[in-house]
Order: sequence, then C-alpha cells, then structure tokens
Amino acid sequence: MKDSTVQFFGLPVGSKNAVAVRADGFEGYGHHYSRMSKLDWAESVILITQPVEDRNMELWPTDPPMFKPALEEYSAEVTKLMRQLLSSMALDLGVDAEALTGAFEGKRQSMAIHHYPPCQHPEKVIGNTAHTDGLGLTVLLHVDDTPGLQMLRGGRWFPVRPAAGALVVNVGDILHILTNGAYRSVEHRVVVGADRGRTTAVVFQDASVGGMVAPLPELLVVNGGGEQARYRSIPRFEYLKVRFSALATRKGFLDSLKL
Ligand SMILES: O=C(O)CCC(=O)C(=O)O
Ligand SMILES: [Fe+2]
Repeated sequence: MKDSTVQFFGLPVGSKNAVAVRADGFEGYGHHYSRMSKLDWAESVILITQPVEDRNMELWPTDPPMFKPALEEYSAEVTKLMRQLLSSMALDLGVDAEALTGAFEGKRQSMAIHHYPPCQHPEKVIGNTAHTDGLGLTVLLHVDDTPGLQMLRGGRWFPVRPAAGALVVNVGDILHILTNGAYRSVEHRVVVGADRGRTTAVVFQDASVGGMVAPLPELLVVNGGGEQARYRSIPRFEYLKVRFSALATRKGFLDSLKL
C-alpha cells in the first residue's frame, strides 16, 4: 500500500488525471479539500472500497499496476482490524461485541490517500483544515515518517508523530454518537512542512443502527444499560446530508445533536 501510494503520486499530473474527479462525483484524483481561506496544499485520491459492489473500478488507478490488488487487500485487512478494535470498545462499554460491530458491518468504507508536498511558505497554506471525521472509525497509515498531523486537546494542538509500524485510529462523529459520547471524536488538522513532503493513506468506515445515527440502544436506560441518551437519533441519510453539506459550520454539528 505504501509503495503504491508513493508511486502513484510520483507520476506526472497527466497520468494521475486518468482518474480525475468527475463533475458528478467525489471519487478520484484531485484537490478535494480546497474550501477554506488558506491555500489547500494537498493532492488526494478518494475511493469507495466497501462494500465491493459499490466500487467504481474505473476510478481506481491502473498505474502502478499493484495499486488495485494492494488496496483490495489493505481494505480487507483494515476491515478485520476495525472489527477487533470495535469488539474491545464494546467490552469496555459493557455491551455485546455484536451490538457495536453490527453497526459497522456491511456499511460503506472509503479510502483517501493524501500527498502534502513541501511548501516554502508553510504558514500560508494548510494541508487539511481542522475537522472531526464525519463517519464512524478512521484508520490512518503514515506512508513516511514526516510529521504534520495534529490533534486538539484542551485548546492546544498536539503533534501525532508517525511511529514505525503503527497506525493512527480516530474516533469519528458517528462512533461518538453510537457510544453516547463515551468515545469522543477528536478535532485534527494537517500542517505542511517546509522541507519534506508527507503521504498518508486513510480508511473511513461508516456506521449506523437500523438506518439511524443514534446512541446504541444497548447502552440506554430503556434497555437496562442505564444511560440517558445524550444525542438525538437522526436518519443516516439526513445525517450525511447535513454533516457533509455545510462544511464550514461542521464544528458545531455534534453539539447541534445534543439533547
Ligand atoms: O493526512 C492526514 O494526516 C489526516 C487526513 C485527515 O484527517 C482526513 O483525511 O480526514
Ligand atoms: Fe480527518
């Protein structure tokens, strides 16, 4: 996966544009995150990876040739890893593993590979504007050892340094709601370096219960779990529509669902 990513971004732009984002979609190669006041300093490829029948193979890079098989295998492995992580979280929350893993099973998974080239004026650009991930669970692979990811805690930004052999796991807003706030989604951003480029491969996994984004029923007082719901339930389609439309105001989105 790492080699494929590096080789793809190393291609001339004309070759990368073979899988350029189309006017009617979000998948493919392009500058996905250019929307804020600072100049967006990243090139990315976004692809749906699961369920298999949702894949748009014409937007999967054919160069390098190993890209497709690498991504297929990587996606399957990350799916397994996520199931293990969610089972551990369920144990921690005191609910059956299936209550949590079931919310993710068969739901959409997508992949973003990002390349942040070095910039001689890093203060004038942003790699990825501050945000929380909107879906359930995120697994991030550092392709190289260039730092850049930062997370917000107590009003301060902390670097998330790449560690050899490690993946970064982010709780997204849907998992935050599913766990009734026990696992909190974290605000993060990417700053760009002056000397070295940075490449990442990020998997986003969607989740919902019975077509809704809602606290797990197993956690709630009505089912003997003992908690009051802290977030209101919202149909998944409505959640996605609102969450991904007003990108500029998304910071207050979780709060707007608070009961
Ligand atoms: O590239 C990174 O380090 C983070 C990317 C990210 O936060 C995202 O794609 O949501
Ligand atoms: Fe993110």
